[in-house]
Amino acid sequence: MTSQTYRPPTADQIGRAPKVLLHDHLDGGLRPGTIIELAREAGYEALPEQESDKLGLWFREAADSGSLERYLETFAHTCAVMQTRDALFRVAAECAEDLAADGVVYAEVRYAPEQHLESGLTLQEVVEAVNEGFREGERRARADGNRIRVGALLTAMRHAARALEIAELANSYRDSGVVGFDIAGAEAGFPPTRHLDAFEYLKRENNHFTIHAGEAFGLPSIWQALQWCGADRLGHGVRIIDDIEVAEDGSVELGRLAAYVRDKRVPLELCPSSNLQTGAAASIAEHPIGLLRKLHFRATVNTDNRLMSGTSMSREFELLVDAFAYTLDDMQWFTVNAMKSAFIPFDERLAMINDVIKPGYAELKSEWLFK
Ligand SMILES: O=c1[nH]cnc2c1ncn2[C@@H]1O[C@H](CO)[C@@H](O)[C@H]1O
Ligand SMILES: [Zn+2]
Repeated sequence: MTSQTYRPPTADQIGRAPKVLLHDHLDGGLRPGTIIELAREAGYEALPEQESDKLGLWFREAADSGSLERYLETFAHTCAVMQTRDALFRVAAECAEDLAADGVVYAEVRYAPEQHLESGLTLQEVVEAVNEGFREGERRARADGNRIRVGALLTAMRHAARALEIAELANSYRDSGVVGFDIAGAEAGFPPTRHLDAFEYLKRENNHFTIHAGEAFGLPSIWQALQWCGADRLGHGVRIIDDIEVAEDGSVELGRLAAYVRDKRVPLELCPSSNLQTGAAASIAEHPIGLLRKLHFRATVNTDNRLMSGTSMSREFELLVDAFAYTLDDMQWFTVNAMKSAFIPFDERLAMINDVIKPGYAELKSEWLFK
């Protein structure tokens, strides 16, 4: 055996490896047990199951329809129990704790404040409750020996008409826990240019945003998100594959848009398991992430909705390691890509890469020497 031998990272190493998460929905990551308790407290009676294992399974199955629209219907139950300050605080704290326990050192977690106003909270109260929850979760993680930093992204729903207001909200909290803005929801029929005023406002404010694009709808959505709206990153962006030709001899040709995305190092927030559920990819092995990584796109690995996909960052990496024989070096490459693409200041990103991520992987990569 030489040092060239392929040593797949073990599940234990994947778990301990420092990971960076840019695309995770707060309302798509609740613990099933928490949903049941919060529903009881709120008198919400429409939950499809009353036992946490069954409820977890229900979410995974209901989200597994092959359609983004049906996938999104499951969020009615999570949003229903996230309508008070205490509920938002709890969900945010548990989110930070769960991510930290999974080895995530930096996360940007998104949610749509406009979906949490049903019991009379103001938009500001929603943001403050979630921020306080994230701070609490960071503290609990630290007490457990895990380090994590969590920033919030405020999402506007693309079928609604509050994007400018939410963009202003994000801007007003930019120095207190909100690192950027996003739009989400059904993609077909709701092009990003509907919310151009919000994006233009954020650009004038020198603020950052990502746009869900190229998930359920293809290249025109990606093109609009980048060239009309000026997105810093693409939420999913997986359909950029439609602009890449692979010939029988293996040679690859990029169309103009794919070339632009790669040349400009546009970050792709890829979410493999989520894409299988919404029908954007047929299997992990066939997921475009394999080719995009080979072609050196700025690809990142993300969970999207841990509850609906029954996943975690470690699980996403385990699936990718199985499908593509990735090494710890590949994992580090995805992780550094994500950290480079985060919305926090450059000096902090650099310190995370040099002082947390690289030493973490160096430690893991040396373990085989001492076995
Ligand atoms: O993969 C996705 N594509 C588009 N929208 C999504 C996805 N996952 C979640 N949401 C939507 O974003 C809202 C705020 O977090 C969720 O309520 C859900 O409607
Ligand atoms: Zn998403």
